[in-house]
Amino acid sequence: MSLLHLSEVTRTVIPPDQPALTILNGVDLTVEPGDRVSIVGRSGSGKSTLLNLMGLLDQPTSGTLTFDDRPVKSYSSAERDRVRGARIGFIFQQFNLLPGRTALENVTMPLLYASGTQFWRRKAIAAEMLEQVGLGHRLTSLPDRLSGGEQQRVAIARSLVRGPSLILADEPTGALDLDTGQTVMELIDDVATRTGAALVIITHDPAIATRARDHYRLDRGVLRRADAGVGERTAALAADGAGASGAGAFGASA
Ligand SMILES: Nc1ncnc2c1ncn2[C@@H]1O[C@H](COP(=O)(O)OP(=O)(O)OP(=O)(O)O)[C@@H](O)[C@H]1O
Repeated sequence: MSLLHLSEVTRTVIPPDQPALTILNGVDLTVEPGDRVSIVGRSGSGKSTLLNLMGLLDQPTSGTLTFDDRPVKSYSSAERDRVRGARIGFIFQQFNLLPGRTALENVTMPLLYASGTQFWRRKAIAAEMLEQVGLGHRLTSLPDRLSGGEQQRVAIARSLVRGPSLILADEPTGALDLDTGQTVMELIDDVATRTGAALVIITHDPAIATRARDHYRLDRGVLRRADAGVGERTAALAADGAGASGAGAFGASA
């Protein structure tokens, strides 16, 4: 059973007064539970368009997109919203935290749409999640009192607080310096490993990408498997050297 599957997926748009533009062309991709996938592509190659499809925000023009082996086109729009809210976590370059709300309030927000225990225990769950990302001592801090790395940790906690099966990370370290970016990447991988979530990371940074297990390159809307090359071997060696059992696929940073 696959978590997410794209088969021969095409996405075409028709801009006003212009010919049709095919942004994605025959994309095939399977993401299984617990997978670590990287997708690298230049600006304009179709990364955001692909992310919007994987996040059930858009529909393919042709081809098949399934989530939990069910064609996404068979979901009602309310069902799609529910699946997206409960099963998919988005992490973006921009943290998009609500400025007047504390870290705890920001992370509690997605649980307002949950039901049962997740709803009733929302504050405790959000606090636990902030603890997991190393911010248990900053629950009442407002975003403008936090560093960029800390804000991204809050955003990660908010994305993962409902325990998604699929994490879609779009340039998650793009607004951070190199060291903070490495730490944040390890954190995302660590949380994904602990929860068994699949992680798809979209990046232009080969150093981040080569730490995944499955590598793809998107070139003018065409997705191809890519050889991870030296970077993957380096990451594997680093992980071996660290000797950390159960370490995530993105491994320890140098
Ligand atoms: N609704 C639309 N109408 C017209 N053109 C579009 C539309 N959506 C995307 N495009 C074009 O399709 C191409 C791919 O867009 P997309 O945003 O997916 O690229 P990207 O790889 O995410 O780029 P970047 O890294 O710069 O964000 C671009 O040339 C973009 O201008």
